[in-house]
Amino acid sequence: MVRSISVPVLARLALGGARVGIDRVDDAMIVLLAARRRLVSAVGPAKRATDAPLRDAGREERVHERARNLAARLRVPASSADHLIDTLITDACMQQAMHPGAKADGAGASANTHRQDQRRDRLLRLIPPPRRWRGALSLVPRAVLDTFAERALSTTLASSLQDDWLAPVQRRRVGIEVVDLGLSWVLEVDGERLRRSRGPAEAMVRGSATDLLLLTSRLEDADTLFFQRRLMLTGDVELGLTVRNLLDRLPWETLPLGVRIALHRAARGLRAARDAHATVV
Ligand SMILES: O=C(O)C(=O)C[C@]1(C(=O)O)C=C[C@@H](O)C=C1
Repeated sequence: MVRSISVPVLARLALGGARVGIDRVDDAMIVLLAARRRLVSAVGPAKRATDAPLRDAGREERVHERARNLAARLRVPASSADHLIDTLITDACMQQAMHPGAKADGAGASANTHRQDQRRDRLLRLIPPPRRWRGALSLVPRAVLDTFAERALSTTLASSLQDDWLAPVQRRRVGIEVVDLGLSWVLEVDGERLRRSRGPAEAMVRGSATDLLLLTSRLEDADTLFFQRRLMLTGDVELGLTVRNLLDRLPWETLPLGVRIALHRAARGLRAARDAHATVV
């Protein structure tokens, strides 16, 4: 008589098998971390000999960017790649800042890091959350804000406009609402130009200043932000989905490096400030 194996038993076997695989991958990561640390230990003396600073923002940016590009090809969320690289860079900095005789990852080092984190969080909490900027923004003439937004978006999207990336939304009115700042614009792609439209939006992308900046700077991907409902789409569903797909595929690498670095710094600063505010109990 053939006895069939029950579904829970099969599921338990599958779970066990997957966990063995996960353990192997985790082991491989630690081996890779050890290899990275060996290379970093060669970087420290070379930087000291040339009087180069410990932190190199341009290099860190390139490290993040390489990781994000690879992550995009493997369908790994950009935010996960960013967190991983942040951890690796923090580890490299701790490793280089340590006294040569100190034990790696010793309790002293983590207590120090904790104190540094607390100090950094206190400073970050001095940055008011974007919703508190509303008062100051209301003093700026609306025409100035409109021109600024139009120019900033035109610059960010310049190469996409030239390369016809935005053809699917030609002549469609798409709105952007920065909820916490109480600002919104309706925009229209007109040939190779992006211009403000006076008509009502056919589809609207809504989000906080921080989340919209995280999207623009590619620190977080559209899929994650929409899935977590940190960004919302309203209005024409088909147009909304087209906009969402375009946001995911925009050729970010064609932006000038300076603009990318500025966007990353601003987005990281706002995200860190938001996290620091959120940790207050
Ligand atoms: O390349 C270096 O100079 C390093 O110290 C390594 C590293 C990294 O972890 O990738 C760490 C800190 C620097 O700011 C830049 C990069």
